[in-house]
Amino acid sequence: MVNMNFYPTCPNPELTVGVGRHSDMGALTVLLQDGIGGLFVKSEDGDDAGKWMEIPPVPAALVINVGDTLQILSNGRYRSAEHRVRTTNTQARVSIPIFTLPKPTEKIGPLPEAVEKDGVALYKEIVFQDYMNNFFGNVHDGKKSLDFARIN
Ligand SMILES: O=C(O)CCC(=O)C(=O)O
Ligand SMILES: [Fe+2]
Repeated sequence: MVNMNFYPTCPNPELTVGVGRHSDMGALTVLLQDGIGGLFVKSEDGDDAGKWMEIPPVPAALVINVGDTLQILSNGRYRSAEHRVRTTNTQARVSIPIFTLPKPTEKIGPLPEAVEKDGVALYKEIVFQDYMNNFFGNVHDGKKSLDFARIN
């Protein structure tokens, strides 16, 4: 699925959310952003854990995001990237993400090889349509979308 995102200039960016913090649903996202900047990713590890880092636009470069589907399939080995977008009061912004998504009818769960290695499945098998319904049925709240598939 291809999206085309347009972020108009915003008189008060501090009070506005461009795109709220979330992780993408699919396996991988291939993202083309223009030269304005404003995409931030939350670091999960090391000294920077919990900090938001800007992903500066690099001419002719694509950003590749790991999404929730890959986190589930890999039983947590690959972790989806929590990200958000900030607007500015001077320049409009455009981005074009391509989401690689399972078919809505497809069942998604941790791959057996990963579960065998880990000795435990961290996620249950879900029908992707149900995952999407939950994703779009709730306000973006970081990586909360993954709770839908998580085994407690
Ligand atoms: O505009 C961007 O750089 C990212 C947009 C985004 O996160 C999304 O469409 O899922
Ligand atoms: Fe996204």
